[in-house]
Amino acid sequence: CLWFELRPLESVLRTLLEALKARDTNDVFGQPVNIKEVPDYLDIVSHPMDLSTMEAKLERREYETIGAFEADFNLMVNNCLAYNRKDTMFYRAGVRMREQGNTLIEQARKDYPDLD
Ligand SMILES: CC(=O)c1c[nH]c2ccccc12
Repeated sequence: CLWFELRPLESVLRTLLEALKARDTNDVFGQPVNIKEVPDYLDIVSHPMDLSTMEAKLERREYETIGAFEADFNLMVNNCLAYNRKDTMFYRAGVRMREQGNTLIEQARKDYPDLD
């Protein structure tokens, strides 16, 4: 439709974001880590990131390329792998999200090279 043609990047990133949310089956990445519940989180993670924050940035058109969106995705995953111990569900969810997200983002790059 017209909307997609006028703002192809926004449309591709929205589709990507929905696919990432669908894979976050334990809802580990859906919202910012609650600092009240996790008081030492900011001792380890200097730039928190999560899927709801990425969605807000998308709506505000803060991503100019697929690469910029990917940078926040990588930040979100690397924060998770830095904070959580390897023997936790959260850490495993981070590894799985990294694998599945990279596949989705690389495919979007191939399908829409002019948006990167
Ligand atoms: C994404 C992530 O690291 C977390 C998501 N929910 C959490 C709850 C406690 C500690 C870490 C987390």
